[in-house]
Amino acid sequence: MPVIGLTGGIASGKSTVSRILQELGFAIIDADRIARDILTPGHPAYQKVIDTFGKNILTEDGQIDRAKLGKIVFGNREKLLVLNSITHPEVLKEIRKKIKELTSSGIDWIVLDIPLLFEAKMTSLVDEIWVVYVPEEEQLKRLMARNGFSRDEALARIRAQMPLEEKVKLADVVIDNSGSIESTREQILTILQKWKWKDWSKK
Ligand SMILES: CC(C)(COP(=O)(O)OP(=O)(O)OC[C@H]1O[C@@H](n2cnc3c(N)ncnc32)[C@H](O)[C@@H]1O)[C@@H](O)C(=O)NCCC(=O)NCCS
Ligand SMILES: Nc1ncnc2c1ncn2[C@@H]1O[C@H](COP(=O)(O)OP(=O)(O)OP(=O)(O)O)[C@@H](O)[C@H]1O
Repeated sequence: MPVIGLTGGIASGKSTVSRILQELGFAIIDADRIARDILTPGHPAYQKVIDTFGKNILTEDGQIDRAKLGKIVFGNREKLLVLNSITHPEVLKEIRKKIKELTSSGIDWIVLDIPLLFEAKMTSLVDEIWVVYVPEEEQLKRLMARNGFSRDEALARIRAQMPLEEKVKLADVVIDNSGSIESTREQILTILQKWKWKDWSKK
């Protein structure tokens, strides 16, 4: 069976889709979670980020203040690229490890939930690409509501990614998450129904 690369834009609904796929029995690898783990004390990326961005991005108890770091990098492309160059190789290493662990234990219904599949050039990790789409106005509304961001803060984060319309063009499967969650679930069930007829052994 293939590894599905589940991607989309920020707040387009990847976690919502991956939750549904998990309920259906898929194993989920969450790239955002890996990216969070590698920025905790004891990991090499944590130290590199402090060396690069300074101790003023730390909270009183020595954790990286993610809101502070987010404010620094979103809206400053060069700084974001520097952060990416520290984090992405570590994230990639960890994802490879997790795919190997799952497949060698016989689990091959795997979904890699990863916002930056295209931007971080990680498409070769997956066999099929699913893009979760919402129109930008809806994306903006959901992002502002979920994170309490101003319109400008939310736009800065959206602009830090490849436009969702571009991602849609590169997808094998597009899930339109602009309707209800129930409608999203129905689309997923229809896609998986069609899947039964695919011959993955040719991959
Ligand atoms: C800048 C950081 C500390 C901000 O943390 P915060 O808790 O506010 O956001 P969180 O990590 O939950 O990410 C939320 C969403 O932001 C978007 N996002 C995160 N990092 C990036 C990035 N480097 N470029 C573009 N979009 C990004 C994604 O859609 C993600 O789902 C954090 O996003 C980070 O360390 N980013 C670099 C690592 C990375 O690229 N992660 C993405 C998965 S590979
Ligand atoms: N179909 C929907 N209808 C209404 N709200 C939704 C729908 N799908 C997701 N949401 C809401 O939109 C927000 C973003 O969804 P979600 O967290 O799944 O996106 P994401 O793509 O995983 O985000 P990120 O890139 O930040 O990880 C959440 O608050 C979620 O509850």
